[in-house]
Order: sequence, then C-alpha cells, then structure tokens
Amino acid sequence: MSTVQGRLRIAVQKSGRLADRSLELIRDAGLKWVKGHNDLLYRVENYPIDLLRVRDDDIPTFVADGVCDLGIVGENVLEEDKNGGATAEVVMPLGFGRCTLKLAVPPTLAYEGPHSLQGLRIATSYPKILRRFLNDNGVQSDTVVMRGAVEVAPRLKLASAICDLVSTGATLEANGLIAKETVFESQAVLIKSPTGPEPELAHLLESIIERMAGVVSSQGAKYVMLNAPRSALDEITAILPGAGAPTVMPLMGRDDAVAVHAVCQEAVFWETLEKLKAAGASAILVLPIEKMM
Ligand SMILES: Nc1ncnc2c1ncn2[C@@H]1O[C@H](COP(=O)(O)OP(=O)(O)OP(=O)(O)O)[C@@H](O)[C@H]1O
Ligand SMILES: O=P(O)(O)OC[C@H]1O[C@H](OP(=O)(O)OP(=O)(O)O)[C@H](O)[C@@H]1O
Ligand SMILES: [Mg+2]
Repeated sequence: MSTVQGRLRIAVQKSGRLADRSLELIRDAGLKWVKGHNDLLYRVENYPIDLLRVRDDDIPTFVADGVCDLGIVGENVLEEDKNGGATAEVVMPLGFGRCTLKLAVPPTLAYEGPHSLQGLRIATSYPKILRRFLNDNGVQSDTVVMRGAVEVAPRLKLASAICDLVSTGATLEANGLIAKETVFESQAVLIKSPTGPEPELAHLLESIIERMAGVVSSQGAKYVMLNAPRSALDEITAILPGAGAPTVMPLMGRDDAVAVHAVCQEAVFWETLEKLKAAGASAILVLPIEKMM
C-alpha cells in the first residue's frame, strides 16, 4: 500500500475489543468523519487524516514501516511482534484494553511454580512472550500456537497448560482453569512511526498526539469544589486524590472558612466524600472535566 501524499494515517483495529474505544479517543481529539462505502479507510473531514481499519496484528508493522503515522494497539500485540527490525515507538498508554497474559492450568496439574511446566506442552497465541518467560525461569516446554479458543486446549488434551489473555477471569473459570503466573500486563497504547511524517504534516501530528494526551489525562479526572474550615485545610487537601496544589479562595463574610477548588487526577469515590465531610468540608461538588491540556 502506498502512502497518500499530504495526509496522515492512523491505524486502528477494524473490529474487536479495541475498535470502539480507539475511534472514541480519535473523535474526542476533535476528528470528524462519516462512514463511507470504503470500509478499510475512513476519511477525516476536518483534517488531512485517514483512519486505516485493519486487524490488530498488522498495526505494529504498518506503523513501524511508516505506512501509518500513528496506531492504537495492545502492548501484548506490540511485544509479540518485536523482531529486531524497525519498531514503532510507544507514545503513551491509553488506559483501556487492560488485560494480563497469564499462565493457567487445570486443577489436576500439581503446580508449584514455573518448573512444574518442565517438559509439558503449553497452548498460547503469544509464543514469543511465553518463550521469554520460560527462558527467564529456566524451563523447557513445547508451545502449541492457537489463534483463538486457547482455553479449550487442556480439555482436548492438546496441551497441559495455557498462556492467554485474562481480564475478568470468566473465560478461565468457564473452562475450569486456574491462573498461576502473570506473564505480561497490557493495555492499549498509542504508537508512532520512527520515520516521521512529511515535514508539512509534522505539526498536525504533534497536535493530534497532544490532544489525545489531553483526552487520556482528563478521563476519570474530576473538578472538586468544597468549603473548608481554615483549621482543616491541610487535612482536607491531603484527602483529595491526585490533586496538585489546590486553589484556595476567601469566602465572603467568613474568616474561619475558605473555598477549595482542585483537579483530582484519580477517581473520587463516595468514601472520599465521606472522609472530606468528616474532616469538616461542606458544600462538596464533584464535576466532570471535558477537556484538559
Ligand atoms: N478480555 C480482554 N479484556 C480486555 N482487553 C482485552 C481482552 N482480550 C484482549 N484484549 C485486548 O484487546 C486486543 C484486541 O482483542 P481482540 O480479541 O479484539 O483481538 P483479535 O481477535 O486478535 O482481533 P483482530 O481481528 O483485530 O485480529 C488484544 O490484543 C488485547 O490487547
Ligand atoms: O478474562 P475474560 O474477561 O473472560 O477475557 C478473556 C478472554 O478474552 C479474550 O478473548 P476474546 O473474547 O477477545 O475472543 P478471541 O479469543 O476470539 O479474540 C482472551 O483471549 C480470553 O479468551
Ligand atoms: Mg488479532
């Protein structure tokens, strides 16, 4: 595929677990497109950018080779794809698509540590990451590569253990398997091409990355406003989760109390509000943040 002159390209998963969240992030960064008849390529209307919709396995190569300038992919796929050649650069973690590559065994296998897998067969879709884990632990095992439904391998007597992605653990449980080792922790990441775009598009690329960073950091962040007795100010600001220096303002006609405004980078739970109240805070408001830069 040849690159289109004068347009940036962003690779996203066409369908699957990352597809919707990837488009949502791009939309929140201010890009607009209409779904046309071309399923592979969405043309962005308000910037010279195209969204290339592909299998997630192809995204690292497209970005490493400069066919796409940016891409959104799971760290697990990126890691498995490493081959010593040109690699895409990780720009930032995106906070979604969190999952863990785990080793799991049936209850009939007496597991006492990685050495219990010595000489056994392990089914996985991630042979390279698994091989590295086994080497690091000095274990020699055979791997059976399966593209999906890895969890059925022990029942079919294809393998004695599996190494697959887990998030809720429901699939392992449904297949009677028990997780034993964490092999790799993953989430979706933004990657960029090492070759860089045409010089005229460099500024646009940086601006899109900066906007995406703003969207990611505002996710889960809250703007908290409250009134606090002056005497409890230190205690109250210490309770506010992930807040930098809050803004402290006088309250008209009240020398003993102040208004506190803070951006909390972490989730603000009901428990936090209860603690703030117990410390003397009142009129507590928690507001969502739409954009942050
Ligand atoms: N159970 C899960 N929970 C959260 N994230 C997951 C889970 N399983 C996979 N992921 C993440 O989502 C990515 C895409 O998963 P998906 O199952 O859609 O991939 P796929 O079947 O390989 O899709 P494709 O057709 O694009 O090749 C994975 O590589 C991983 O980073
Ligand atoms: O811990 P859980 O929440 O149960 O999730 C784990 C399952 O999710 C992924 O598969 P997916 O459903 O994406 O299907 P696939 O194997 O066809 O890609 C993974 O391969 C597991 O099978
Ligand atoms: Mg895939």
